[in-house]
Amino acid sequence: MADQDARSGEDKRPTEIPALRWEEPPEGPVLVLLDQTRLPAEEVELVCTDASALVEAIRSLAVRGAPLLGIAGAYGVALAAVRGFEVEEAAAALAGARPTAVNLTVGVRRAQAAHQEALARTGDTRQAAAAALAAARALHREDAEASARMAAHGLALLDELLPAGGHRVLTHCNSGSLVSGGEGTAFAVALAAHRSGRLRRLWVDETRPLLQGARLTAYEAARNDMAYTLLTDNAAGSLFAAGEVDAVLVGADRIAADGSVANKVGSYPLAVLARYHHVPFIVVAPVTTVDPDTPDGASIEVEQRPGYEVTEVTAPQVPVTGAGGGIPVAPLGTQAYNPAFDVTPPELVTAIVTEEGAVSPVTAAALAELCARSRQVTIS
Ligand SMILES: CSC[C@@H](O)[C@@H](O)C(=O)COP(=O)(O)O
Repeated sequence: MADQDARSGEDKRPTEIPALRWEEPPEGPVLVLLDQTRLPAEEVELVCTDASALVEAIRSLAVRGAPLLGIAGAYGVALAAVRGFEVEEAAAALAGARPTAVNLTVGVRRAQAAHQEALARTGDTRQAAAAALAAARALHREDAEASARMAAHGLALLDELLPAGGHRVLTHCNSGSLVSGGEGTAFAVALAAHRSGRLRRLWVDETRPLLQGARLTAYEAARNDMAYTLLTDNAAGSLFAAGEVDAVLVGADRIAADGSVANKVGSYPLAVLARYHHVPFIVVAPVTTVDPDTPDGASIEVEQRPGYEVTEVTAPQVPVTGAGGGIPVAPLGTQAYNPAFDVTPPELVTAIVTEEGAVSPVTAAALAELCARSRQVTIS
């Protein structure tokens, strides 16, 4: 069950309202989400008291972004366990809520494994629930640490690739504190550049159809006083042609063993543009986003979203009329192609930056070597 709590958020910066937190009120533990579907209009908290509410929040994108999905999934397993629900069933529902971001499955499996191990060892459901919660908390903490390390590695790489400084960076979708236990992935690198005086401009793709760039990245950039400019996705080409982009920074939802990168739809065209214009295309993601069990880009399952996300526009506080709850912008009955992600082949990726360092050029061997250094993922 989910309750919505529209607290007055006027004075609060997003970093003060975490994207997700675990709370233990007298009525029982809950997972509190900042409802990202309502941003930037209002900061509304969504209180999940069971895993099925969380599954719905994941599907509706109230909680989203690969690393945060992993953290949410782990807490979801813990929530099922502490509230006495069927844990294996909850874990399966959570892991299946969205297919592309591998972090979701990784997070769910981690809490589930901790639960199973403690249950087998102690036979005590309360201890097993505590183990699942501890695993979720550990993942949450580790993600914040990974975020800070990615930012440092990413900024060092930018300085190396763009020695002149005054970086003008283009980003797509949202990859900041709203997707992370810390300050994010790609956005965290831009933020580090901003804090060190090296960010001249953050170009923010609006990211049709759900506007994660306009609604969320611009929101985070404004709250951090960054120099940013919003553009429609199809304006990116003219920006490259004008020589206004020094680097592209994006996150990832799944990186196959060969280095193919699934990220928000629209990333691949940016990689093509970047190659044509000799601009580095840099992917920033924690090692948990690398999936050794997915051999290549063709093996990545790309989530297909409902057509009404394309044929209607929705925005927080806009009155709704269409079948999907939005205002129609196409004739009724229009079919839409609406993949949530696309896949960029490794040869178009200049570097993959993780908390363990950067891989460049992106090859299966280099990626395997980097992942082997991490305690979280090992590619055999
Ligand atoms: C850490 S950010 C990487 C990706 O998760 C992000 O770019 C993205 O594509 C998110 O998609 P979303 O559909 O909003 O969950």
